Amino acid sequence: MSITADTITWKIGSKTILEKVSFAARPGEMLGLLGPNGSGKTSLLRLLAGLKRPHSGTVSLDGRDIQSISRKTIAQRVAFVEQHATTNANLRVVDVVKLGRFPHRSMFSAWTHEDEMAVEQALERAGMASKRDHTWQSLSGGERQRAHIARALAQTPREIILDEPTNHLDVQHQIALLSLISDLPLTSVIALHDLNHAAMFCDRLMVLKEGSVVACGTPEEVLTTELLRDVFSIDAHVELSAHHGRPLIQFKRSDRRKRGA
Ligand SMILES: Nc1ncnc2c1ncn2[C@@H]1O[C@H](COP(=O)(O)OP(=O)(O)OP(=O)(O)O)[C@@H](O)[C@H]1O
Repeated sequence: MSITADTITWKIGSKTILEKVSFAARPGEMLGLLGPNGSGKTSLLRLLAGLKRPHSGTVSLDGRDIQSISRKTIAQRVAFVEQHATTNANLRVVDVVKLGRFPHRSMFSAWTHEDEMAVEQALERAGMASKRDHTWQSLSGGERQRAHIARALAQTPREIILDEPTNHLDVQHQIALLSLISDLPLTSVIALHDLNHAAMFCDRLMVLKEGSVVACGTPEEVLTTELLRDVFSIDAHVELSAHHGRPLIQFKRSDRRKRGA
């Protein structure tokens, strides 16, 4: 197993945010994390990245408790693209992406051919090579998001954790990003709000409701009309797409007034 959570519970004050969450991300799989606003997705991703400590339970990397692994060693293998990642300095795109190499370098080591290759490949994969010399402040929200993805890829991680990475992206770049992530030979855990995108690209899905896991399995197993009603409070029709063979969710309007009625 790659990343594992074993009955983790996390609280803020007396409020339980995550309760006894367990799952195992398999090496190389794309695991989608779904759930309504406030269900605990970001909190779980921050625990998986080692940025927060669970109150009880364990997060492990290849069976080793993440608390026993140094921050630098974690950063050499786990990349985290946060939802509202920002950078204040007005760096060029290529300089932001170079920051991804930081965990692999010691303070006085020279910039290597390997570093250069990782940065170039990451810029290329994230579709940001043509913007490499643009300054951060000149980028659109979607371009900034892709630059953050490039920085994460430059880290040459084995696991990548992404918190709603398609926010701000136009539909072309949403599909391109999800295709990219699903084609990478990495384990990815990705929080998504678009259920159809999750169904199309993820190998498995895990659903959180009020801090607890209520479903985990293949998109076909998880995305049922019953689950959509229970967890997301929506009426929907689910069928297998004739184009990609994955579940296709068609939402029913809650407003029952028909046009012209
Ligand atoms: N710093 C904080 N102080 C108090 N409560 C918090 C804090 N951070 C998160 N929470 C609460 O924890 C719960 C889970 O939040 P979290 O951001 O993990 O949910 P989410 O599923 O990622 O939501 P969204 O889909 O809106 O991004 C929410 O009820 C939220 O209000």
